[in-house]
Amino acid sequence: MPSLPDIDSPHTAFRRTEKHFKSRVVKYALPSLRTLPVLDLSRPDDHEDDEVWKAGWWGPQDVDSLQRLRKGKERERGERPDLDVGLLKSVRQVTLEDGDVGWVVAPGCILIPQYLSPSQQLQLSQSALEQYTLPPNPLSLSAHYVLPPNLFHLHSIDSPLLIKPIYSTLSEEEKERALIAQERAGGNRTMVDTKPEVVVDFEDVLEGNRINEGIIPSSKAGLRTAKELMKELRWANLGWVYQWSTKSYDFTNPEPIPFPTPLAQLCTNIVKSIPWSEVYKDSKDISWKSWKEDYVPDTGIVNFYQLKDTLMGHVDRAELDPSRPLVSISLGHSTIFLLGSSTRNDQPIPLILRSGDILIMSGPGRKAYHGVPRIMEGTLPSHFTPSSDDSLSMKTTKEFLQTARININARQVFPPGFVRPNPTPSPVVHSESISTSSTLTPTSSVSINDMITRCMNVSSYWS
Ligand SMILES: O=C(O)CCC(=O)C(=O)O
Ligand SMILES: [Fe+2]
Repeated sequence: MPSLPDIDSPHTAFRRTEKHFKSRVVKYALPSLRTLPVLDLSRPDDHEDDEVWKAGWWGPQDVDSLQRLRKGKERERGERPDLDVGLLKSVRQVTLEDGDVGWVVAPGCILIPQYLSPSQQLQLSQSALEQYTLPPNPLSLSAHYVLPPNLFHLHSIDSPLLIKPIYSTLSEEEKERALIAQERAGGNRTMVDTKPEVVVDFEDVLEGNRINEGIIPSSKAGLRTAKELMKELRWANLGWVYQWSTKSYDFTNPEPIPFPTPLAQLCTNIVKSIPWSEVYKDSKDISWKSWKEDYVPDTGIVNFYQLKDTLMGHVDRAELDPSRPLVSISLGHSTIFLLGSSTRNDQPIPLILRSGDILIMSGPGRKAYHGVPRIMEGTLPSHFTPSSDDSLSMKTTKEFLQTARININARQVFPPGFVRPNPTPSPVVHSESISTSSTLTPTSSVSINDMITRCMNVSSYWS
């Protein structure tokens, strides 16, 4: 796959900004929110209610003041400044149909601060951990461990059961082949990218599906308890199965795994309540016109971030309609989210996303590089504090979030009316567990050529 010329350069504005927020060079110091101003639209009016301020993110940044003011791990809270005027000028407020306030933070990108109530945040976090991690949904761990079907439950009861790595179950010959393949792949977590203008059609994706070798079981994985594995969990896949090695969905299965209905309902309500004509008022783009009627999320990635985890800048390009809204939900700890343009050379806007915030990326915004360089330690809202009334599952959810952030992002892979050219059965992972119920109800027929001109690119991401 061709690489973008700037992909590994540490010198692009995007990479420099990522580096700034990732930095943990000075002990107890948090990266400055002043030298690179952040857009902080979901902050509470009163700083006493603001976890970001309480955790010391607005503290002094120069090393001398830090040394003077910080004893042990105690953080100086500093003074919370007014919202950054320069950044505020670059955003526009819109009113949603349900009365909520949204902000157009970049072309096609809308941030809805605090859309979810504390109880909705808790419920969705619990679903993400308890239900979305159930089979047949693939997990980041599935390729490496012989997973029990109820990982979260085993974690909640503190089960001593030891879960085996897949590598240990291979024959000597298979182990050797896995090691060679690992070597060839250059390790497990390298970034691969395609040029933004590379267009891949449905048939190409199917061909990619046929040659996909899947993820190689890691030789470094050891025996783990469910509790230990939950800390290593990075993502769960909903709907169409994303193949990280080819950066495309597996379309050899006739249907996706059914997408959770309450989540689909939530995302559809959000898309329906956005005043799209307002959002696109300065644009000739008219792709938004049907979204209120025909947006139906069928696929999603649930990201589980531990405090030190990051997600490198990328563009999600594997969906067949490249402009449909992607609805992204933040839960648990706040994060710095970088929102750039279609090139890494432009300076991205750092946004603070808090628990309950929704970010929608659509149209030109779907081509924007974005990433998560920092989970903001100390920023978990108080409603995530375990209480004696909690069920075991809620208690475990809240405990998990003490060191974590969850992001759920929902996408629509197939636009309405897309007719698949003869799905080709082939040897594919997960095929045996996929439900046959249909979620696709084409309303009108769109030819493959039409679809190709609507274009799709193979996505960049982690392999
Ligand atoms: O965690 C987030 O807010 C963003 C996740 C993301 O960009 C993705 O999963 O593609
Ligand atoms: Fe993304």
